[in-house]
Amino acid sequence: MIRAAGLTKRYGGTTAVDDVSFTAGPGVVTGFLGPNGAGKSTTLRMLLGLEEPDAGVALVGGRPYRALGAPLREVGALLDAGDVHGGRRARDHLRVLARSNGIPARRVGEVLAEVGLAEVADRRIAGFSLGMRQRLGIAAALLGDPGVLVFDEPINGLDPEGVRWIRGLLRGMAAEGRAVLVSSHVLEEVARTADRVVVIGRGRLLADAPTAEVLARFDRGVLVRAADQPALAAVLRAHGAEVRAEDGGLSVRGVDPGRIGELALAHGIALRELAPRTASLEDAFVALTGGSVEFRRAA
Ligand SMILES: Nc1ncnc2c1ncn2[C@@H]1O[C@H](COP(=O)(O)OP(=O)(O)OP(=O)(O)O)[C@@H](O)[C@H]1O
Repeated sequence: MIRAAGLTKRYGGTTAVDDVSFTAGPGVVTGFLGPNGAGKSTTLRMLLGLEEPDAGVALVGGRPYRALGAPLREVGALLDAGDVHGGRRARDHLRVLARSNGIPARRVGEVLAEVGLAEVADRRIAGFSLGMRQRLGIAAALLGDPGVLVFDEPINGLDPEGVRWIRGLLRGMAAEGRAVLVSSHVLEEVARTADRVVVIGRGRLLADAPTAEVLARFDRGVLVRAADQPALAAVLRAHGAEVRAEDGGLSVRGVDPGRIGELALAHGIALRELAPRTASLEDAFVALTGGSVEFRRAA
């Protein structure tokens, strides 16, 4: 379990993280979303004891990271995959980590197999692609078999197969009862993987809710085009729908597409288009972070 409460970090005049509170519970993939500069990395760095908060607390399993006796056994993290000693061989890199954290050496072979690096384990990391480094970083995160996993932008630089693999891995880790916190600015990816999303912009918490709820909040309804639109609008309104003219058609909320089709048929109105428009997390995100100067700059 991860818990941030009132978490705040300032750099000079910039408040990178401003009174942020959220939890990431066991058995759940929590997406941590925000545009570039929103404060995601700073928050994760505080969770992992790499930065000291100016106010508030960041706890892993109820304790600050720096108070954990054997951190790798409690929390596995992938922050910057490029941040490893290139001269080392993958297996040796993991052996050193295992030894310094009191983790049995057999775990090295296990995690190498789990991330698909067993065959290249004795090659030097300098020759690894970004995707291979990413996998090695994940192997290191899994080494201590921790109950909490923190991944900062894990799909950066991965090919579609790698993206699928990460998605499965995150879901699998949560299914085993681990708390998984995964940051991203690739919103669609998080929408597919995360059970909940925590959204920040300019250091502030903007949303913390089940993914479906955040999407529903920005549901754009169903777009309908029909031969006789005024007649259809009247019928739909009579059945409780909220109807607005849009794009030469009707934007309909409160009645599902199947029911719209049935009502049109019952009243002999030909439909020309019936398109449900569930907002992507991208839309939700733009709406939530619309006031964010950093976001506009990033966009
Ligand atoms: N060490 C630092 N010194 C000064 N300012 C910093 C430092 N680290 C971060 N910041 C500032 O804090 C804010 C949040 O940065 P942070 O890297 O946490 O955002 P982010 O959401 O992780 O963005 P990205 O997706 O680009 O990594 C930014 O305005 C950034 O410029």
